[in-house]
Amino acid sequence: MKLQLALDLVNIPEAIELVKEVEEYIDIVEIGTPIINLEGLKAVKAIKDEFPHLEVLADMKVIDAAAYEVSNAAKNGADLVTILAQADNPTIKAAVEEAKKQGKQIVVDMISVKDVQTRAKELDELGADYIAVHTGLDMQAEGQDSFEDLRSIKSVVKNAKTAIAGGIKLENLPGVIEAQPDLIIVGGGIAGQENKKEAAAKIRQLMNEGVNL
Ligand SMILES: O=C(CO)[C@H](O)[C@H](O)COP(=O)(O)O
Repeated sequence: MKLQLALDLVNIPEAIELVKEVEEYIDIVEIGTPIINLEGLKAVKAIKDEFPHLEVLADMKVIDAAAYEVSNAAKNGADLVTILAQADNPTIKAAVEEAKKQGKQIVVDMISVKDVQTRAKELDELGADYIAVHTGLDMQAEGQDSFEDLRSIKSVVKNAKTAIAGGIKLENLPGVIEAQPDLIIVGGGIAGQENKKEAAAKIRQLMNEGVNL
């Protein structure tokens, strides 16, 4: 089970400082969509150059022109790239093919998908590396989460790894670990905490203990 730190509301220097604080506890650094919108793919390159031992995910949330977008992210150091589950199947296929060509991985983001089981099955057949259930920041504010969706997709996905994102923090982590996703994505649960290092350490510890049960 891997831990991904999602960086959303920071610029490049702040992102580097944050990762330095917690790098020993995380596997993947996500350069969130807001940072890519603000700084461009140079944010991905800056983090990969500074932390070559960590995997870097570009949260591009691709919806079209997938081969081009994935190739650009890869050229800038991304190990993983996100595409939206609502993208057309040929777009998903193009992303998967381009990622394979570049030795990278595709994470399909299920944000806003209503019938998660049906779409997860299709995405699995299309060759997604990861399928991630996700409650975005705006729907978290409406009191939603993706915990049920994770259980739901896990029962149909055969090849892809599963991931979960959206409002995960120490307090709700045990329920997430119990559902055994391959990847847990935490943004505010680390980046928004007063003591980020302590939050990351505790999350890692719980994940390790859970895995060893
Ligand atoms: O992709 C995102 C928003 O679209 C976030 O990176 C993701 O939701 C994780 O952040 P948090 O743990 O703060 O919810």
